[in-house]
Amino acid sequence: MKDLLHPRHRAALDRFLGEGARRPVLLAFDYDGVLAPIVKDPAGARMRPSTRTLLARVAGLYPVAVVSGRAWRDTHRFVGDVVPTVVGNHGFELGHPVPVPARVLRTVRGWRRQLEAALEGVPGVHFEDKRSTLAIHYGLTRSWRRSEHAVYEAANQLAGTRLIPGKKVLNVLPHDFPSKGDAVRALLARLGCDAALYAGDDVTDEDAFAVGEPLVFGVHVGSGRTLAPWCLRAQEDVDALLERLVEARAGARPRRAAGRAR
Ligand SMILES: O=P(O)(O)OC[C@H]1O[C@H](O[C@H]2O[C@H](CO)[C@@H](O)[C@H](O)[C@H]2O)[C@H](O)[C@@H](O)[C@@H]1O
Repeated sequence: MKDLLHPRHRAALDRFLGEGARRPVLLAFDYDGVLAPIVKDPAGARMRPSTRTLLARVAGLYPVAVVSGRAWRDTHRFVGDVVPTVVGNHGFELGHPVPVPARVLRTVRGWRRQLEAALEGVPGVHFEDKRSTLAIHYGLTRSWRRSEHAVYEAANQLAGTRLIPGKKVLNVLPHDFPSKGDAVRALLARLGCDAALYAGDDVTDEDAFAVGEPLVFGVHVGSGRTLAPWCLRAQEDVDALLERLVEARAGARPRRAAGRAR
């Protein structure tokens, strides 16, 4: 993985954006851990004001989408005022809330009941019910590793799932659900774009990175194994990436509100 912001790699982003940064590209960002720092309480995951300002500028210059594992409504609450396209539930809610088929609702409710029974009394576990998928959070106590073990044991008993690990969370999806990779392909076609820069930090984002070049210019945020060829060293660096994107298309250097200078 090469640091996209290192001066040595400056030309890579320019090449992706094309002559005069005029190539029709989509900029797609994951929410948690990319646009917003990871915090203990999912309800409190907010973008820094500097990120919000820069993201709004970027969205005025390029097609922009936020592709999240959260429910569409939840994600839209955080970014809907600055970003026109929001994708929720790991790719299932493509640009708008999608009615959940009764069969899926029944299945997901059944999983929740089964998990609640199996995990009763396990400290720090809480469910984020996104109707078509579930997230089991287990990072709230010091002994979270023991809770993690119990969560995986319980989830492995469920039928028909795709389990996607995350940051102190296990995502439980119907096995035949679309992925973030499917969502990026669909958005490219819908928005008439040649390729997407996709920035993500988590296992669920690997589906988008797996699409690979020439369609996806993958940027992994933080350390760890990934299919993305590029990285940002830390979540704080997202502001510098957004600045570069503004600078490339608007030709002006935006005023920095905060974050690391490069
Ligand atoms: O695809 P994403 O937008 O990155 O969604 C992945 C999961 O993000 C959220 O959980 C993560 O962020 C929380 C807030 O920082 C943190 O408390 C939690 O430990 C992280 O796993 C979200 O709550 C989940 O539903 C998403 O699946």
